[in-house]
Amino acid sequence: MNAKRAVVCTTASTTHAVTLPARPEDIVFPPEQTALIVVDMQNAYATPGGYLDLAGFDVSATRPVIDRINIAVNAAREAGIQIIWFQNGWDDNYVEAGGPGSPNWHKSNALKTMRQRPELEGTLLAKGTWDYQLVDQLTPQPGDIVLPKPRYSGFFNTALDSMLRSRGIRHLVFTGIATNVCVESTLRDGFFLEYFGIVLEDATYQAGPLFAQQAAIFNIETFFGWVSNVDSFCATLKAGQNALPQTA
Ligand SMILES: NC(=O)N/C=C\C(=O)O
Repeated sequence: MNAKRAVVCTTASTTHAVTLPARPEDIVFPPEQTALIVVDMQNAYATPGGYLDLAGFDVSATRPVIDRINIAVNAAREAGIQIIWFQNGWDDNYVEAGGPGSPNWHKSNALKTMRQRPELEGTLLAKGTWDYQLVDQLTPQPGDIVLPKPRYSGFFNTALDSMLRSRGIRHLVFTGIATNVCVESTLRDGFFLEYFGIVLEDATYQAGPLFAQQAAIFNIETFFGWVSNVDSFCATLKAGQNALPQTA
């Protein structure tokens, strides 16, 4: 039996709040004050032949993650939760990537791969390319927000914070790739900005070995947020909808 009390955001109206089974303890959130964030589900990160694959990372097990994300997105949309799709990358001249004066220029494995293989120049993570596009299986709908971002954290040099605050959103549910890079970076920045971050772990995948996933999940569960899964998320939203007063 889980004797821990659920975490409730005390400034939020909890009229229609739901309680999600999560680690290290259950967490309460009102769907109307929540966004589901799909991080960088682009060919670059989830498709063979995309950037991560070309840079030597294993993307062969990402298909189930795509399917889990679709299930979470559909359930969230039905519950009135705002869907936000991140798209990572830069202009086709890579000005937004920063030049040698930027640590990003030195650390980005996409930029490094293109420097090692000049025939790939212009093809990785550049806006307008196949690599930059969201995977075919995931399609934003009207009312969703598609947010281009130039760095790992979705809060950096984007309008994310003001878009969330203007909608009264305090709770962020994360899916996408990579758990240990852009998911964790954004969740951490959100923590410092007073957002409650939850990761649906079976709808995420790491860049690197399995221990990278395990370490990211450990960090989030222990220091920065909460960890749950897609089935619990869907069941929780469904129970919340069934509990709403029925209109004639
Ligand atoms: N979307 C991500 O987590 N990206 C990770 C690495 C990169 O973009 O180079």
